[in-house]
Amino acid sequence: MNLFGDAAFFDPGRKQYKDFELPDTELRLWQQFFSKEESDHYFGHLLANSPWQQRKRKMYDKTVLDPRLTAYYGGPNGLEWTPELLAIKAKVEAECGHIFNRVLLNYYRDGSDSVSWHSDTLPADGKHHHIASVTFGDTRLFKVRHKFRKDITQFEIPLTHGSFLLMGETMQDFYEHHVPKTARPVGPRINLTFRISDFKKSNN
Ligand SMILES: O=C(O)CCC(=O)C(=O)O
Ligand SMILES: [Fe+2]
Repeated sequence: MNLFGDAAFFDPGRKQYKDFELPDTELRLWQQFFSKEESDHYFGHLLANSPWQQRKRKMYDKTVLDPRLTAYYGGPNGLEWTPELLAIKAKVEAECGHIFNRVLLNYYRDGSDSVSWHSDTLPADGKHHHIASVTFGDTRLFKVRHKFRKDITQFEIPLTHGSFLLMGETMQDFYEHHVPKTARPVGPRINLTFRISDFKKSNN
């Protein structure tokens, strides 16, 4: 007889995610949303097979290189979706109920790669949508601060291998985020942000 029953292995009542109770938006985190095996597989695959580029940005009169590598898929200007990216997208969509049509991959080679404080840019259809953020590789801190309310203290979320962070539609209006450089010896990390833009017009 199995004393533990099936409940030890599958408990449908168990909450699989954590909701950060934030003013003005929703933010939900699933740890180990992808299993260790899936995460190792996707990390290795994406690292080896993405056409990584270091983008240049104009800052006043200077051109500066982004402190990370990127690859962009979907939409009229993005790369063609790969089977792996479609599989990751499908798993995220099945959980959260939103359908995404773009993905930006960021590759942080080590602790000196980072992304500075920002809110994600307004999509071409003129409104913000949910954004699904998936991490494979080493853990980095995702810092969050409110844009207008100084009484809300800045906080940080360690985004671990296989985690899934869902940002609500109003997150970019009210909050900024940032992945700081770190002196800790950290390995490479890949982050994928699934986005929605111009969905009705381009439908791809
Ligand atoms: O790497 C991350 O967790 C965040 C990336 C990000 O903020 C972005 O690509 O806009
Ligand atoms: Fe961002």
